[in-house]
Amino acid sequence: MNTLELLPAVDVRDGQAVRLVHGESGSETSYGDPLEAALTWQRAGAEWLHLVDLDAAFGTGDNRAQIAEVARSMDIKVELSGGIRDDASLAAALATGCTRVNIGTAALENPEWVAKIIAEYGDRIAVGLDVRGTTLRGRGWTRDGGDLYETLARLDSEGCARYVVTDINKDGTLQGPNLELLRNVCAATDRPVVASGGVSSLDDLRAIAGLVPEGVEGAIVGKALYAKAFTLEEALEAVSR
Ligand SMILES: O=C(O)c1ccccc1NCC(=O)[C@H](O)[C@H](O)COP(=O)(O)O
Repeated sequence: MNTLELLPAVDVRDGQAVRLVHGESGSETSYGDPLEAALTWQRAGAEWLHLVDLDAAFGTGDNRAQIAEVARSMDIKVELSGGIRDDASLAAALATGCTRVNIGTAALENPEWVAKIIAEYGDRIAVGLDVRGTTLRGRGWTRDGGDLYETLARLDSEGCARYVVTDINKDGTLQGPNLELLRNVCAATDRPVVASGGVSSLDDLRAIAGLVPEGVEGAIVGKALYAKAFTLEEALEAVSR
């Protein structure tokens, strides 16, 4: 059986590593220098970093230079997210040398462009499916963006390589992942799924790891690591069995 990949998160707002609750602007707790946070996860044995420009996602500016510096400083794989919505922001993201980018709002608002970049960049493009119930949300999770399963079917037909699935109601809450949502998405697609939002304990990670045979490939972990609910070393050990 394949091991669940872990992606510690560094979400950047106004130059700081932060965590939000339900992805809501203004709910942030600050955790200092993003590069230091990223290096900490790398030193702890992470193979992936999930790096988010929250200002770009919310349309409150961007942290592009800092994000690029973090991505370029990593020896591990980087998934870059937040505000990648057009050729210029995609080019800047890919130029950081990141392994892949996560497209959110554009997949809902600009489907033709997303179909084009999926065809052009294949595995370097993941699509973030950020949901409340089965309704997708775009623009930093502030606008409704259609039905989850209709969008998934469209993206599958366009060849999307992978999905990052977030239950917004769980994100940043330490309330545990939405396993039912993950199971349902895995049942609806044969593409790998990266779980995001709500992880609070090693048992949560073990539960997500139990979904690897159904199609879950990885789990993003944010708040639990910053709140020291467990260490990254413990998390890696927990999912390696
Ligand atoms: O990823 C985005 O583009 C994004 C946009 C707007 C708000 C939040 C966004 N991402 C948040 C994350 O990726 C979190 O770091 C991740 O879901 C971890 O959640 P948690 O473990 O619950 O802290």
